[in-house]
Amino acid sequence: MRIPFVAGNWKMNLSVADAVKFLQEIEGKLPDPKVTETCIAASPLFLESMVEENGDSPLIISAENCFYEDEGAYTGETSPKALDEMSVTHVIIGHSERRKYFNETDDIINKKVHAAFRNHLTPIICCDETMSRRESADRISWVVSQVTNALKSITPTQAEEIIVAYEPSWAIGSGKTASSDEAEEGCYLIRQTIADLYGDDIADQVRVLYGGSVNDENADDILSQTDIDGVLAGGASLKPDSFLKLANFLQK
Ligand SMILES: O=C(CO)COP(=O)(O)O
Repeated sequence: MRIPFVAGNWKMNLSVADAVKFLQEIEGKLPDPKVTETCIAASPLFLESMVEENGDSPLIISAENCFYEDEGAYTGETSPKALDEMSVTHVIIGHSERRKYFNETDDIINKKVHAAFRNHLTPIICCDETMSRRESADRISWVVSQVTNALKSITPTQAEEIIVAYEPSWAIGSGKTASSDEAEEGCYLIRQTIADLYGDDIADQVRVLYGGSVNDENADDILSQTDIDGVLAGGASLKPDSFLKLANFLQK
């Protein structure tokens, strides 16, 4: 049985003080992690204060990105080793905004997935789909190749642990959510790709999330799909109330 996973990605929003206040406001209001795991991914500048404030809360604190080397002369990068030292447990890798604005390639993303595992971090691997790809004939092969390339040389034992997010960039921050059928189609395709690479047993264990303009009005439909095990929300995760609504959806 896959435990649903509801994650927020704050991107480059809020402040350290906002982050701490957010955690204080959601304290004691999150679901039992045996029912739904909850996670917030935040700027590396916030993580130390967040881990400290979070205490024993079931909220998972994640980074939004990390570099593929553990340490060295890489000015401005975030060390996965330092994230582990700070008790951060998860990291988003390959978000479409990283692919678009920072030229992250499948090869870089694969190196980052390895770096995450080397440093005991669970990777939340994002798989993009642009509108032009969506409308073109190579749509399926593009989704398949992103997943396949991200997982190059990843062992079956590691693959069981990954979380993958289907995040069509045409639906991100646009208010245009994919329909629940479209979201299911993307998540199904990702699960089938994992099944082709590692077999059905592992594919059945991997959590696949949908992200792109998710909010408390469309979450119900999205979360009821067979291959969707949770959501990765941007805008709707910035306010404690709307994040709590998403987090507690499956407890109702
Ligand atoms: O990019 C996203 C999450 O990683 C989605 O952002 P929005 O929910 O703001 O569309």
